[in-house]
Amino acid sequence: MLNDVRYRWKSRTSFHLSVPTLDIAAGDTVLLLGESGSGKSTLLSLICGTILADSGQVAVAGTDLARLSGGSRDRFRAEQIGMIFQQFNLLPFGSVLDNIQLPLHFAPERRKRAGDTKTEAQALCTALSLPETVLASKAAALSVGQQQRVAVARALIGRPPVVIADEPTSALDANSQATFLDLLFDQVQRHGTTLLMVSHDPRLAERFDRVLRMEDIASIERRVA
Ligand SMILES: Nc1ncnc2c1ncn2[C@@H]1O[C@H](COP(=O)(O)OP(=O)(O)OP(=O)(O)O)[C@@H](O)[C@H]1O
Repeated sequence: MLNDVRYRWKSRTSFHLSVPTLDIAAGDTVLLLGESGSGKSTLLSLICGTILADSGQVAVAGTDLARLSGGSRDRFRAEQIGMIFQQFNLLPFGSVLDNIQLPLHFAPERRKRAGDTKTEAQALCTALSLPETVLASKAAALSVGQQQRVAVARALIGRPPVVIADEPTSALDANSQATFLDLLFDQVQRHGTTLLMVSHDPRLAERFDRVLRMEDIASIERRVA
């Protein structure tokens, strides 16, 4: 939930983002569309608490992010939010199991929910149609499509209530994209997870409960210093 939020990147070209109000209901799947440079990733960073609003309020699962100290905000993010990035951000020389377990190191509640983490990681891999023996493989040895599924398993382990995905399909071909989204949706719907996914591809819209367009929810301003 965002209220009257303003944020400015202070760089040579300063970029101002204002979001009057944005409310996402728990369990909704939401697609955020917008052109390159319209501030989609900036908005996701505000929601994840990796950057803090200059003014206004950003609340996730009822918690005002500005009220948390830096360390508790990092822990809150690890507990509450599973993240899938455009470039997957896997540790290439780590095993698939290491990669999937990574967020649990910073999130004791999430670790508890995951139970036996190896069994949970294996179950997620099976649900995501990854090969039986994948857990021991080095992440770098997998195909791009397989790496992206590992990134999904990492985001989903321990059932965080919110999953945020920043253009997760941009490195995949059309067939792999469709399979990837089927698997992701199957998982988030099974667990009632809130999904916020950024894309610039409007063809994905029909899969989602709600579609937001940056131009409708935010205003931006660029100034060259
Ligand atoms: N780390 C940063 N430091 C300074 N300015 C930044 C930073 N990240 C983004 N910006 C500024 O914010 C603007 C919006 O970028 P942002 O990445 O949020 O847009 P986007 O809609 O996600 O674009 P894309 O679809 O190309 O990823 C950029 O034009 C840039 O000027």
